[in-house]
Amino acid sequence: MDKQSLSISLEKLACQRDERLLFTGLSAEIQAGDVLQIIGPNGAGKTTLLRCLVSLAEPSAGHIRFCGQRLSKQLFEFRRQLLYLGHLPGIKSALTPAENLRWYAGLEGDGDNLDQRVELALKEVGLYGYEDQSCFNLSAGQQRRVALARLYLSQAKIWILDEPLTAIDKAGVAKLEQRFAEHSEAGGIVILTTHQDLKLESLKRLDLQDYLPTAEHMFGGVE
Ligand SMILES: Nc1ncnc2c1ncn2[C@@H]1O[C@H](COP(=O)(O)OP(=O)(O)OP(=O)(O)O)[C@@H](O)[C@H]1O
Repeated sequence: MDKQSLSISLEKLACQRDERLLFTGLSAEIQAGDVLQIIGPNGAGKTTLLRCLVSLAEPSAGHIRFCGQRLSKQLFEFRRQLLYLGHLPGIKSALTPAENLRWYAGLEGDGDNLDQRVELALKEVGLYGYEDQSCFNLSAGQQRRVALARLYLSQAKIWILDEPLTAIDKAGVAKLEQRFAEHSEAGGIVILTTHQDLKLESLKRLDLQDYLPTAEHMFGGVE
């Protein structure tokens, strides 16, 4: 699959949690080179949408397509190209930053020049010097940086990132924006949630408030 053909289509998606409809009729096209920020107030369903995108949850209506095919039929290929960072840093606190990154790279089956690449990734996120400390001893922002170091290590083309900037300082946010730009310029896709105002020129925004259910949806059933 060449990188030009990379695309994710959302077709009339609706999502609910515990019988409550969060959004409905959401359609969007995401293509190679896009950086898409999902916005909306607390509880609007941003995390729920990302969980649907990575197949950890099911939409209650509509479809997701990956490169033109139903996502459910392309899961293996999609996951091969996916880097998903959830709400929590998702690191093992008993391990060091370097050990965590080596473990993740092992999951991707990507062991070439690993020690050198891990060292570089840790430098990029400002954790060089902490690489042999247990993550348990790191601050919240430093633990998040361990997870974010994967953005400098992974070969995945599709990045789906839930609140990646939480606990990250101003300089760190600027550096990550630069990383998102590099990834999109290289033909990747970045889909993220954050309450921060990003300054990326190429940024697209998808506001879940534009897809709030109407009274008809709530009481007349969802199409
Ligand atoms: N574990 C859960 N069990 C049941 N309902 C949940 C759960 N987590 C969230 N919800 C409900 O789903 C709705 C959407 O939550 P979600 O986490 O997707 O929102 P969000 O837009 O990501 O919010 P935030 O900006 O606060 O992170 C919330 O209004 C909440 O009521």
